[in-house]
Amino acid sequence: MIDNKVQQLIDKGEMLPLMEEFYTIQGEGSHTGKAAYFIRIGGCDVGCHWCDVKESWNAKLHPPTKTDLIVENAGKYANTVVITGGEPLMWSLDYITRKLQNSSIKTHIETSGAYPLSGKWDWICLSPKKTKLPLKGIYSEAHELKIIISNKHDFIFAEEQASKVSDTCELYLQPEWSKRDKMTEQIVEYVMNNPKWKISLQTHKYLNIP
Ligand SMILES: C[S@@+](CC[C@H](N)C(=O)[O-])C[C@H]1O[C@@H](n2cnc3c(N)ncnc32)[C@H](O)[C@@H]1O
Ligand SMILES: Nc1nc2[nH]cc(C(=O)O)c2c(=O)[nH]1
Ligand code: SF4
Ligand SMILES: [Mg+2]
Repeated sequence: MIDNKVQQLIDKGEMLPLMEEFYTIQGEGSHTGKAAYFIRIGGCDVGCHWCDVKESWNAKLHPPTKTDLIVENAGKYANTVVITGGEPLMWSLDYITRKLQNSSIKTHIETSGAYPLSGKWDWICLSPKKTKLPLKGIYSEAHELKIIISNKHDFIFAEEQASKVSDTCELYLQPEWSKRDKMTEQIVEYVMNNPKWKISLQTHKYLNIP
């Protein structure tokens, strides 16, 4: 059981259920190849059957951690932080992003958009899921739309989602990892026929880094 005082700090975003933090290379999307410090916050109820971090789902397994300590640590490593999860927007991210930006650290988020947008972001990667669609407000804010392709219908879903984002939002199709052989081939063909899209690969998995 989390006591009242800790719960109040979590509500204010001054503590967050931290699963892991690591310095690595952004493997996906627009910022692929850029060194960044990743902060993975526990908790997600979106339920993607192919999720590659199911261990993140149960927030209770991840200890409430002081946000100031997380920020202090991040600053030792990188000038870009990627906040991911789990679904990071289940938590209030105003406090952590203010602290990071005050330390001149760029704030990036990986999100399904299924919870209200909090925080101030230099980069929002929106990766919508059919099981729990993004809330309306985030589409106009996303800098990057990244759709995971695990079957043919996902291309139709990708176009539906692309019709909701801004004109300047970058569009990516990323193969679901366990289907990568089959789907990468189809994505390559799709992108050549529909060049507003780009392909995103999970390059960190090919590189064997976190
Ligand atoms: C683990 S999620 C955490 C952030 C947030 N819950 C989300 O889904 O955007 C981080 C990124 O990995 C992608 N992802 C998760 N499992 C994947 C898989 N098996 N293959 C390809 N991409 C995957 C997600 O779509 C998301 O873009
Ligand atoms: N290297 C690396 N890049 C990533 N980009 C998004 C990731 C995520 O899990 O959110 C991720 C990740 O887990 N590792
Ligand atoms: S929304 Fe993200 S963390 Fe949650 S199940 Fe889907 S891929 Fe995993
Ligand atoms: Mg990952």
